[in-house]
Amino acid sequence: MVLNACDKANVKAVWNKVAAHVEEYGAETLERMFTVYPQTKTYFPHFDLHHGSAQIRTHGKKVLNALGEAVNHIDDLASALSKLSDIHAQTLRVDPVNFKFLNHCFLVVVAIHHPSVLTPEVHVSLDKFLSAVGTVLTSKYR
Ligand code: HEM
Repeated sequence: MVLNACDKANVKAVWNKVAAHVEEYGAETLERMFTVYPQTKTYFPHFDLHHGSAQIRTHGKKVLNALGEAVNHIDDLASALSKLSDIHAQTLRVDPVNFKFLNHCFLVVVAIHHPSVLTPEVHVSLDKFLSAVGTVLTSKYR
């Protein structure tokens, strides 16, 4: 998934809107994923998954902060996400299909909060970026 200069600028513009809300949007993304794709809950048997769960908020913030780090290193995602890639592939063993589910839910959350930002062009760029992140996080499976 190759991001061109325009994609990178679009993703950074989205992140300018998201950065101040990482906990809120992260929690909404996870809650949406657990509701719409309930199979994703199997990776979190140790979490309280009820609405308003402190664990979901904390984890949502972690996930979005990691995405923010990826935005900051958009030219070198493989290095920026190397440690997380190890964790997801070797320790957590999350099936790659789940990354698509999470990405979709995050796109919906951005669309809800910032409808005017998510033009079709920006939607494409954000989708490409999230796919690239998912590719890196699932690159060490074999
Ligand atoms: C954009 C994609 C994703 C990002 C950026 C991301 C980010 C993170 C981060 C930052 C952590 C904390 C790692 C640490 O403790 O050092 C984490 C842990 C974890 N992730 Fe992901 N993740 C992603 C996708 C997924 C998906 C799709 C699943 C499964 C549906 C998943 C399941 C988990 C689990 C089970 C943990 C451990 C939670 C805990 O016990 O605290 N992740 N992830």
